[in-house]
Amino acid sequence: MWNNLRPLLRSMSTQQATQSKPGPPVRVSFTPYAGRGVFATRRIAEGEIIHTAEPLITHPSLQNISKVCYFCLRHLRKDLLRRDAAVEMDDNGMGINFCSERCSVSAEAFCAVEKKASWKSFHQFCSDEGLRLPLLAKRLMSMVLTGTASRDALEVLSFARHSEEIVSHWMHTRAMLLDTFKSAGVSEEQLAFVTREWYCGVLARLSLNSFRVEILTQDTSSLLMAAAASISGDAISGSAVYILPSMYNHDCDPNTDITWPTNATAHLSARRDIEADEELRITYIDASMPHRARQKLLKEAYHFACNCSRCKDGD
Ligand SMILES: C[S@@+](CC[C@H](N)C(=O)[O-])C[C@H]1O[C@@H](n2cnc3c(N)ncnc32)[C@H](O)[C@@H]1O
Repeated sequence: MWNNLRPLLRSMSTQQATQSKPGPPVRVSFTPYAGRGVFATRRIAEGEIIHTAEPLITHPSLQNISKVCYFCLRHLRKDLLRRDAAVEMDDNGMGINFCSERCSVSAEAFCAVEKKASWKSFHQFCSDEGLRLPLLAKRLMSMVLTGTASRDALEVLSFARHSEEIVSHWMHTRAMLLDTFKSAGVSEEQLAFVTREWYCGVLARLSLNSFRVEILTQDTSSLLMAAAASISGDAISGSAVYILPSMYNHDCDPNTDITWPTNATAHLSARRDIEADEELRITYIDASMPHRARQKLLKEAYHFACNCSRCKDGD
């Protein structure tokens, strides 16, 4: 596990060396109770942005697929859409729009593969079943096929074992993905990396570590509008996976917030003053829920019994 963390730690120290600017005031270390965690390396003041994080993989929500940037998930203002851009979903179940030339260029390689396939049935199935993880797996497959990600890109992330029932459901989406890529001309040989074990490992990691990216737009920035958008799903731009943010453990009274002010770039900020060596924790769920509901959700979705002080106090 620690060997797998080396590239992350190396990339943090390389950034530090090349930018001659201090890196983020955090370190990843083992905790006594919850595997690895993220710790402050100095005092951090309330409101301070601790660090930002770029996603490794993103995918727009199917509900908003034509309304957000296909790469960075930024909400597109109608008047900023390129005139030739498809505003609605096309016959292939896609609605590819970009917010900038930069995003269009960054997505060029994997988009070339995705555009060759018809995603209608796969997207319909995910939409009917309310699935978002297979969409991220689809994107990772496109990235591996085009050399923009390595097949073991997610291996550093933790995972839990799932029931046979869940695994067989996952296998159904694997079969659909393989068929869809093959219909786009991708050969069996190119798809050989998508073994049952690989796909299970990817979905198991995505289920613990992917984030729903909720970007508040100008239209939804007031509290009431934000609440309404959150309930209707309008605020969900898509899903994304990160490395460093995936090392943060959960707390029902977190000291750190994760937010997405403009696009899929995550901002980690201090909710209150944090002391050096204190563990930084975010909340994985709506922490305003009652104690038993929180415990149930954390057990079912994240496979752990929360040991935070609120839960210990039965609050
Ligand atoms: C996103 S990962 C967090 C990083 C993880 N500790 C690691 O070593 O990679 C989520 C997993 O961390 C553990 N975890 C996170 N918060 C916890 C908590 N409050 N109590 C117990 N375990 C926790 C659980 O095993 C959970 O499934």
